[in-house]
Amino acid sequence: MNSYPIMLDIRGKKAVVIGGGRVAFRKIRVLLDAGALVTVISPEAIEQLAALSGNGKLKWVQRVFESEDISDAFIVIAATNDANVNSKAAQIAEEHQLINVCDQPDLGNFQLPAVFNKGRLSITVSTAGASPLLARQIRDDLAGNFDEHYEDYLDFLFACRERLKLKSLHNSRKNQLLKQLLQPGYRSPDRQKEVMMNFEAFCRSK
Ligand SMILES: C[C@@]1(CC(=O)O)C2=NC(=C\c3[nH]c(c(CCC(=O)O)c3CC(=O)O)Cc3[nH]c(c(CC(=O)O)c3CCC(=O)O)/C=C3\N/C(=C\2)[C@@H](CCC(=O)O)[C@]3(C)CC(=O)O)/[C@H]1CCC(=O)O
Ligand SMILES: NC(=O)c1ccc[n+]([C@@H]2O[C@H](COP(=O)([O-])OP(=O)(O)OC[C@H]3O[C@@H](n4cnc5c(N)ncnc54)[C@H](O)[C@@H]3O)[C@@H](O)[C@H]2O)c1
Repeated sequence: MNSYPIMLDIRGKKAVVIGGGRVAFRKIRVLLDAGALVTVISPEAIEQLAALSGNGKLKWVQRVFESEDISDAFIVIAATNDANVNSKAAQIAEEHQLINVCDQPDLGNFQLPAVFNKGRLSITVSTAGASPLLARQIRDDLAGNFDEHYEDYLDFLFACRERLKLKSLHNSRKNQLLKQLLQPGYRSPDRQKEVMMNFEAFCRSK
């Protein structure tokens, strides 16, 4: 059976990460990039993680995990090097909480994909635990196709789509225009500027 793939909005949500090693750090960076409020529970932490705590980017509770630590968490990542601690976290987690267990994925209810972000573009690759290294390799291969221009191009597409939504045009015409914007010519910044400045004319174009 397939996993259910979603893009989760975790801005301002409490994320508790148990463990302060390399694996915890990798997952914490993705949580912070997504705007989560991160608390790390770990007696020790690698330098980069301690630095994030020093800069106030996250809260580091410097001790071993206790059951109450995850009671109000929206999302939990169990990333210690002690399998018993990780499975205890999975046991305590409530049915409605999101939990990832980094050494025993079946005990949790979600896994992390390899991620590439460029502005509004996200590429995520999962092999469902078969080969995280292949997931990373496929992610890197795909990411190579999207240079920095895509960030602006996607912002442009977003702005056009928002404007089109407000227009009283037939849906089939809106779709036609949205498809037109995918033609390679529109990746040029000059062409994008032109469309934004003469949007009415673009809407009438053939
Ligand atoms: C994609 C990525 C995202 C991320 O973690 O951010 C990710 N693992 C990454 C790297 C990586 N992981 C491992 C190695 C060492 C080489 C190797 O063993 O292959 C490396 C390479 C490295 O570390 O350099 C070992 C490993 N991983 C898991 C176990 C336990 C097990 O399989 O039972 C063990 C054995 C631990 C042990 O030996 O004890 C489990 C999981 N790892 C997943 C995700 C989920 C499945 C994703 C998928 O299959 O697509 C899943 C199921 C759960 C989860 O963690 O969510 C990230 C790469 C992205 C990036 O680099 O940007
Ligand atoms: N899913 C993945 O992507 C992936 C990849 C590689 C390894 N792993 C697994 O993840 C585990 C962690 O890897 P690592 O390289 O970060 O290990 P690590 O040894 O560098 O870090 C482990 C951390 O857990 C903390 N810790 C230990 N006991 C604790 C407790 N009772 N409460 C709170 N924190 C505690 C330690 O202080 C340390 O900071 C490995 O043992 C391995 O099984 C998972």
